[in-house]
Parts: sequence; C-alpha cells; structure tokens
Amino acid sequence: MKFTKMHGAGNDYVYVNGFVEQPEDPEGLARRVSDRHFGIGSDGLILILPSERADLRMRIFNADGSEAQMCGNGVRCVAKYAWDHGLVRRQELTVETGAGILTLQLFPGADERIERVRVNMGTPRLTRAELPMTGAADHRAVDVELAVNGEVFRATCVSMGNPHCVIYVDDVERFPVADVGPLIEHHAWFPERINVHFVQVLSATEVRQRTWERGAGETLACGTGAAAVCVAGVLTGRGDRSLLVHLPGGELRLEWAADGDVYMTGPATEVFSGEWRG
Ligand SMILES: N[C@H](CCC[C@H](N)C(=O)O)C(=O)O
Repeated sequence: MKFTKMHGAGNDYVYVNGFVEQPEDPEGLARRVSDRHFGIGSDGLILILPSERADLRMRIFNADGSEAQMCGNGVRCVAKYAWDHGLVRRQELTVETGAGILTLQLFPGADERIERVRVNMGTPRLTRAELPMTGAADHRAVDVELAVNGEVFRATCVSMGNPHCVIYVDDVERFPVADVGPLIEHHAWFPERINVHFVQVLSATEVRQRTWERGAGETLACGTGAAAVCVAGVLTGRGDRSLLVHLPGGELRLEWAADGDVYMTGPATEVFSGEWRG
C-alpha cells in the first residue's frame, strides 16, 4: 500500500490516497503504522476519500485505532496533498469530515506547492450534551472545578466536532502533561474520552499550548485543540478573538470570527512517501 507521511506543525500522520487504495481495517492499520518502532511512526492514519457532498472526504484514526470526527492539522495536509498531487486545482475547496463539511483556502508557495492553509473549522459546540460530558445537558462547562489526583484544576470544555478540555497553568513547559493528561482523557465526566490542552497565557493575543490527545498521547500540535483554546480564552476572559498559539511543533493562528466560526491558519508539510508492506 502506498502512503505519504505529512505533518502539520509536527502533528504527523500517515496519509493514504483512498482514490487508489482501499484499506480493509483502518482501525488496525492505524495502530500498526503508528508504531514508532515496528511501523512507520505517526500520531495516526488519515484517509483521503471521494465524497458526494464535497470535493474530498477525510477520515482520521488516532494511533490507538479510535476514529475521531476531525483533525485540524490533518485537514490542512489533506488539502496540500490534493493540490500537490492533482486531485484538485482550485485554491478553495471543501472537505467532508465528521465535524461537517469544511471550507479551506490554499496558499501555494514559490514552487506552486501548498505551504499554508486556512480552514473554517465551523462553530464551536459548548453545551455538555454536545461535548459530550456529564451534567446538565444544556449547560456549558466554563472554568468549572475538575479534581484530578487530589489537585483541583479549572476546566473549560469546547467541542469542535471532537471534544476538548482546556486547562490554564502557570508554567506549561514544566507541567506534568503525561501524568495529568491521561487522567483527564479517561475522566468519568467524558463518556467518549477527551483531548486535553494545558495553556499558559503570554498575553491576550498569545498563548503557549501543550496537548495530551485522546487516542494518541502527547502530540507536538493539535489544530482542533488550538481552536478550542481560542474559544476558551474568549469565554473565560483570558484572550482576544484573534490568537497566536505557540505549540512544541510550531505556530497556529486562530480567530473566532464575528460570524461565529473559528478560522485556523497553519502550515502543511510533506516529508516522504513510501510503500507499506505490513
Ligand atoms: N485526537 C483527536 C483527533 C486528532 C485531532 C488533532 N490532531 C488536530 O490537529 O485537531 C481526537 O480523538 O479527537
């Protein structure tokens, strides 16, 4: 099976062109290719597929094989792949995802290949029912107390089609992400688990973010997570509607626009392609 390895700000996936390849068991394949010793090594698997409702369809599987509704860094790379490999030749395209049909703008570089993509991530879902999380279905969870391991954190939960828990900390570089992240990912509040983001406010327009992803562990960036962080900043009064997010793998520009949608702009990089014999 041919594959292409790409990343968005260091959040790396194995991409398979579903117009050519039809993997039978994408969950199992995601687990095998993601292994960084016995496989290709990645945060998961992304299938680029035909769609009847949009230019393309994206399916994303985490490293543990679980399928997610959406991947912000991934959808930028899907757009780059489609342009660079001739599947589309328009600089604005639509991609069908589990979070709905999204519209993307592509920005070619000097070599005519796509370097940067702007994604309309849609409108954040804020009620507990939409997250999903336990508690009063029509209530929001903004700066609520979440006790983990005898420590109390203030959590703000936002869905971008997939679930996110945003927690503000004083020093994100030194925060024990690998200890606290899984405890919140699997917390009883979240029946479908959750992605967890630890955020240090640098100013009203800049934050530093580290992420423990549902089904993948700590990743170098999380696009839907950065969108949730932008929304959480506005909801809690810690940030403006336009935000620069510094992540270990790179930077993402987020804006929660007046039209209610969240826009993300960031890089998309192709690293190599190969033949999977697994
Ligand atoms: N782990 C996520 C999917 C990948 C999202 C992330 N890599 C992004 O860039 O948005 C979930 O289970 O919802």
